[in-house]
Amino acid sequence: MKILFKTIRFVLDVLPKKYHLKLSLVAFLLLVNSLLEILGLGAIIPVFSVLLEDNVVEKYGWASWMYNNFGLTDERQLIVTLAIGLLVVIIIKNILSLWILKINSTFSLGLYKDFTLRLHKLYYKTGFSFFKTTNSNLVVRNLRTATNQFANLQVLGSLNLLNEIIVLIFIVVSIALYNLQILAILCLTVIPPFFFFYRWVSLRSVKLGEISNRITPIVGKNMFQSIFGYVDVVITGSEKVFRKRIKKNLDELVEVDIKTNIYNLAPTRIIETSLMLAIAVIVSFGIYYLPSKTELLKLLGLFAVAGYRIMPSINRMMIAINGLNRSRWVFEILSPLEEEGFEEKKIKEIDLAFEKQLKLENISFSYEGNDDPIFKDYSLTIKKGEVVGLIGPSGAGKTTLMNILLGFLKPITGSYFVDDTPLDEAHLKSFYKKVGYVQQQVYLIDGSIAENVAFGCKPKDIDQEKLKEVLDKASLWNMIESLPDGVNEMIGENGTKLSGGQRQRVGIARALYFDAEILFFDEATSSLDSQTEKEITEAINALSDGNLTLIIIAHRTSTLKHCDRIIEVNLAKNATQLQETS
Ligand SMILES: Nc1ncnc2c1ncn2[C@@H]1O[C@H](COP(=O)(O)OP(=O)(O)OP(=O)(O)O)[C@@H](O)[C@H]1O
Repeated sequence: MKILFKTIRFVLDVLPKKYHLKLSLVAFLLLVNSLLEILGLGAIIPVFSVLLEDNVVEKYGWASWMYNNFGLTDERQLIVTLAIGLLVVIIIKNILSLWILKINSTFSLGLYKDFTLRLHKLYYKTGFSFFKTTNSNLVVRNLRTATNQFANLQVLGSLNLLNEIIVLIFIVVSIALYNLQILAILCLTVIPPFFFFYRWVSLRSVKLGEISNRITPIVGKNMFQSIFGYVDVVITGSEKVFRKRIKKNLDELVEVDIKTNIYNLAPTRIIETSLMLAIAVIVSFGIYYLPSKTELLKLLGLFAVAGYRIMPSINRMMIAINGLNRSRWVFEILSPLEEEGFEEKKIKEIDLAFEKQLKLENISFSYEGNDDPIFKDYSLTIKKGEVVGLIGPSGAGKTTLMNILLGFLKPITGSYFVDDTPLDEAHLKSFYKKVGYVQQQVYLIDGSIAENVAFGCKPKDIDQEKLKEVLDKASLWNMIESLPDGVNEMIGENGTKLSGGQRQRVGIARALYFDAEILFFDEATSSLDSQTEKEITEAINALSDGNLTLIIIAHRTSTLKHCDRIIEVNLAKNATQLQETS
């Protein structure tokens, strides 16, 4: 019960208000469904009464009512009419059950979809640092498994459990009204194994859920590493090492899954066994202590019917409890959605002008968990149209500085101005419209050249004229003309069909396609040979028309020869001393 209340409280806390009404409707329909099931079973009784008993017309009012209203003349007609009636009841019940199942599935899968999108939005809101520090397999597990288990095991699970409790009360009251003796035997039969099951399985299910969800992303991580690192794996001869790691994780996962399967099946078997045990006990005692075999058979028959009704209900309760316990780990993953309120609190976007400069004023910055500041009281101004190079030893903080200028990292103290406006959340969208970023490893999607340049645009919305223009500026057009599908040529996962230089050029073309006014290059040419580096540098240089601001990180001075200014970032000089050369 504790876990049920805890789950209901959690579900109501994280569930947006718009879902509360739907939740009540689903709870109601679940109850209707269960009552229909009971009705379906109950509908069989009149048919059997007529088949097994004599003089039903005299005994039962409903039988004489049927004789009078349907113009029946003998018992055979009554049996056929009842059989047809039973069929109609079962058909209606099943159609209604399917409809209710559809509504419930639409609800739970809709919830899964909505929570995945909400969590995705929350992660994007948390920002750059979250994606830099969280393993992608963990993010995917949260977005897929946690939200799925929340919708199906927690929300539907707690509704199912509540529903079964109500149904059970209904059945118990009916049995109690009919025969208290049967109820007492049934309670003695069902309650002890139920509590045994609860104690035995419940704690283990929590643990199993935790283990399974700890291991799943690790399996994914090891698999992806061996896929993306294929070349290194082969060359370093570490294929077996990777497979061994995958095997170790899979062994653990398989063990957990075997136990989970057993725990899921255990309720049916336990209850079935205890019912059989009870029947054996009743027979053994009945033979000696009941007046006749008929009395014994009557008692057994009643017990079997009552058990038959109660068993599926208890079974579903146990499965629901199992699910609630196994998915307890999602509380932690989804609880940030409780506090968010970010959906209601829409940030009003404000346009940002960039006419004069980017300005860092006395900023300091250190990464979380690291007390040594990378920048301390650091100021920097970059004028519009300037071409600025950032140099410095590895680990000095060049990329960190670029990420601060890009607005991905927030200075701990000090301010960052675009013209005279402090860059804050409200301005970020407008700022990003002016920015292009070409990284050392340009991120390429498994699509066409056109889709990679016009990143995120639907193919039908791509401006073909502009596409040609930017590909030309990035010195890619000649190569593209020689391709069978031109701009629609597919480039493979991570651009495997392109050379390093071509990938960089796609990155440059992307930045230009989106009319970037400020272009950031982070070691965009460092992995290229000197000839390609020269060509890319020339392509970058050709862009600097006085309006475009370029900020370039490079190790080779040859890349920076066209810069108006070179800034040296050097941690060894205490982060504050930055040498500037013109
Ligand atoms: N997400 C992070 N969390 C913690 N520390 C980080 C993180 N990113 C970078 N660092 C640390 O910050 C310092 C500066 O890193 P940064 O990447 O800015 O250097 P860099 O000058 O660009 O180096 P390189 O030329 O090798 O690319 C390094 O010591 C690095 O280990």
